[in-house]
Amino acid sequence: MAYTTYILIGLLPLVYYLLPYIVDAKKLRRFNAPFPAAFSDFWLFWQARKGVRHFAVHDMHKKYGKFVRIQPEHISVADPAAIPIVYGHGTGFLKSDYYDAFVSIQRGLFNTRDRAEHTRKRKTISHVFSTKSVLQFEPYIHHNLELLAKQFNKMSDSPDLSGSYHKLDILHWTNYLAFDIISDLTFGSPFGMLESGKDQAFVKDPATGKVTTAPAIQVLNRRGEVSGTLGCAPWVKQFAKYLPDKFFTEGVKAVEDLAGIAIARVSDRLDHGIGNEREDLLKKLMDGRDEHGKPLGRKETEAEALTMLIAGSDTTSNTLCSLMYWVLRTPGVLESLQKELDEALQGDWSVPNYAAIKDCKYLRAVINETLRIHSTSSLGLPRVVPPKGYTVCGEFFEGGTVLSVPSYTIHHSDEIWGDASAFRPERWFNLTELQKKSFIPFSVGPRACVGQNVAELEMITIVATMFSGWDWKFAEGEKQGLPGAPLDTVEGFLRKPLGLNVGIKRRRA
Ligand code: HEM
Repeated sequence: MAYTTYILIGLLPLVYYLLPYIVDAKKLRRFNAPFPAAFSDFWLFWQARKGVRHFAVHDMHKKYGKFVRIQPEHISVADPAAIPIVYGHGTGFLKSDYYDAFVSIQRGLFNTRDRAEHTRKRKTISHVFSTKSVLQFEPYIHHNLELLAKQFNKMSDSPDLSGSYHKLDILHWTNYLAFDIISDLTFGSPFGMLESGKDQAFVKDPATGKVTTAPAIQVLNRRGEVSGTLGCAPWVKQFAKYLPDKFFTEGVKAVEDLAGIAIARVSDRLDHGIGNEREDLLKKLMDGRDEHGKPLGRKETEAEALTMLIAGSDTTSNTLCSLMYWVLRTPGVLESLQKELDEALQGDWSVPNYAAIKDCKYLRAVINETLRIHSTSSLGLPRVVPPKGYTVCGEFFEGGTVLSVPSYTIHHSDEIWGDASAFRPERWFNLTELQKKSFIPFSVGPRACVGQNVAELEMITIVATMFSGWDWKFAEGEKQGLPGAPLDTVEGFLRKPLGLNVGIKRRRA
């Protein structure tokens, strides 16, 4: 080959990345970008691969202000005024191709991008999460909390820290609890993690009937991390299993394993009738009908059951673990929480019913303040500007541009919250209108969290149980207990704590 041919081949990537930048069809060159985000998806892809996407985007907003170009066609807008436009009803913004990386089995409620298809699914499924339906789930949540209480008591009986506390990693236990609850609700029985004290889910191969085990929590973590990274460059997904990085090969395997868990568990119910008498989430999914009276098909039921397992497990457990961190590190919060719970429960030491604690205002304020300061959904959820284009915060964006509003940055803005880095539950008794509009842990609009009622029911009963029955402290020698030490986190699709060692002790003899 002549040298000129080599030179031309060598120039190809340059043309591929530079030409769109120079042509600037969507007129985005006016926005600042960290290098090389204006030319390539690599910058965001790399931040996601490192598990620090929301921090990196937050830093860029501190440097460049309200608008930051984080991908060639993607602008992050750190302004609460953008929330109702980018996510609200009636503006026509749809989910971007970021969500293609999350598809397995088939598209579910979470990763469906087509508006009509999403509306059909959401109509069929949303009845599952009405306030009335959700209250029917309480006995299943209660049952799992009783198992947790048993384990907490067992641990408390063998103290190994000063002051008669017992040391445990609370993240393990919030994970076991949240996974067992969602499995109980979705598949008719818990994974059994609370009983065994292990990240272990039994999985039956529907073809052979062979039972194996899988570490469901680990699998879900890997799946979130790899999908959240591949979503920044969805075309890489097809090559991901060949990449020389275990992160991708193990992540792709995790996607398959997780789908296998859902398929096998749905099969127990649909093919063998196990648990058919229960009023749980799967029963309600099976009973759901669209406007033509059509139920979900088999594959669709599997996909939606998988969606619930993914969306309804570590969202809750991550939030609960970070709640423990903030309660323990903020003087006075544990005492105020326990005082309110003691008054509501009047000396009843059993796992509380929702009815007994639903009016506990401080408890709700602690949960909301955690959802603000930790925001397990921290990244800006990407949406595509409709074809006619849209003006957002004074700037016009061409159709097809991707916009996102970074939740972490909005939840940590001093302009909005005054003292954003302080954990101050009291702020929830006196919120400004701007603060109310800027609180988006469940997102807003047509794609907001459909499971918010379940999440709130779970968190209220779990937090009330944990803090009414036991005393807590940071485990001695743990970094997190030191003044100003952060809770270490990693981000996949969600922002997840890496663990938290604490001490537990019964509050009654
Ligand atoms: C603390 C707990 C939770 C938080 C912070 C949370 C947050 C969110 C957020 C931010 C979204 C929007 C995602 C996006 O647009 O990409 C979402 C969607 C969703 N959530 Fe949750 N979630 C929680 C618990 C749950 C639970 C318990 C369930 C089910 C049992 C659930 C089911 C879903 C589903 C199915 C969607 C997709 C909805 C759609 O696109 O129509 N979530 N959640």
